[in-house]
Amino acid sequence: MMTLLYTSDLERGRIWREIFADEAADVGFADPADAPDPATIRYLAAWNPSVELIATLPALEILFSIGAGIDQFDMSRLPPHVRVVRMIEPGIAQGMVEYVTMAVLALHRNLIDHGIAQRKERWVPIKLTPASQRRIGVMGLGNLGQAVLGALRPFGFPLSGWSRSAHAVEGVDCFAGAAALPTFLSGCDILICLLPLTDETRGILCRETLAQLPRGAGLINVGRGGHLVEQDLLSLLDDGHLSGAVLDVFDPEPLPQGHAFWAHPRIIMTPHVASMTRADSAARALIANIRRHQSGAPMEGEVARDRGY
Ligand SMILES: O=C(O)C(=O)CO
Repeated sequence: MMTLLYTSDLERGRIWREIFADEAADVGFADPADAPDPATIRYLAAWNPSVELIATLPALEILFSIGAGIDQFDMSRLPPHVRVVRMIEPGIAQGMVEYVTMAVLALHRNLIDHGIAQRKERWVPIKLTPASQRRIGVMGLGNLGQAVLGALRPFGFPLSGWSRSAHAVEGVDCFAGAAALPTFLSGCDILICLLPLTDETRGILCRETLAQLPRGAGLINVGRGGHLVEQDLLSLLDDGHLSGAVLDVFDPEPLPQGHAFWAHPRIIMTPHVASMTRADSAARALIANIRRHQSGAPMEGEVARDRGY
């Protein structure tokens, strides 16, 4: 018997257990309360497993992240032979598409300025900018970046994308690598960060990069709080270079009481809810990956551990 040990949210675990029983009965589904025999545990599905837990799993082959990100894992404490897989499932993409579309339209339709005027009881119509004149740029062209670009296309925004390695996305002006970053940034009226958090991308949203956006640009950060240098954003908002930001992720989370973001008139904040793993579709994505692994096929979302994504 091979076992998948699941160590996350109980409600999702209940749904996963049923789906595994119906659709993958050969893979034993266990949570810690089942006290499975460690020698049978080949798969671990977890958000942030402790080093102590990993040390008790001699047969562990694959660590499946419950979420899209894997930056919460301490790779240096994970045995080198253990493979790491991100969660790629349609529920996460759907949630991200909804959130980013909402945020883009909020910035595009001047919701921040209208909110400021509303709180002052001022009637201030703002002339509309056609979508064809609002350039949107996405940093990170993986599964989520591409889903977001696909959803924004029908509005008629000119779209561009930037990533570390070259990508081709239909209808999107794609840029790759550090040398192309300034050109990409100078053409983004709204910048969306959907990058993985790695040593290379930590702090990438800083004064140097954000100042290259056109004056009046807006920022949407749905990557990780660690991408953003908070003081740089605040000073660019306060000096008017940036007109607004929609932030879903912070470092640390929860954002501490009294932090300048909470009450900033040009920041719309949400508490890391842009997207969440959907239980049923994620269970099926995980089973599909286990099947790929069993047949020797490449798994969807496997991480190059040395690269960090
Ligand atoms: O899936 C992820 O990585 C998340 O951030 C969950 O909210």
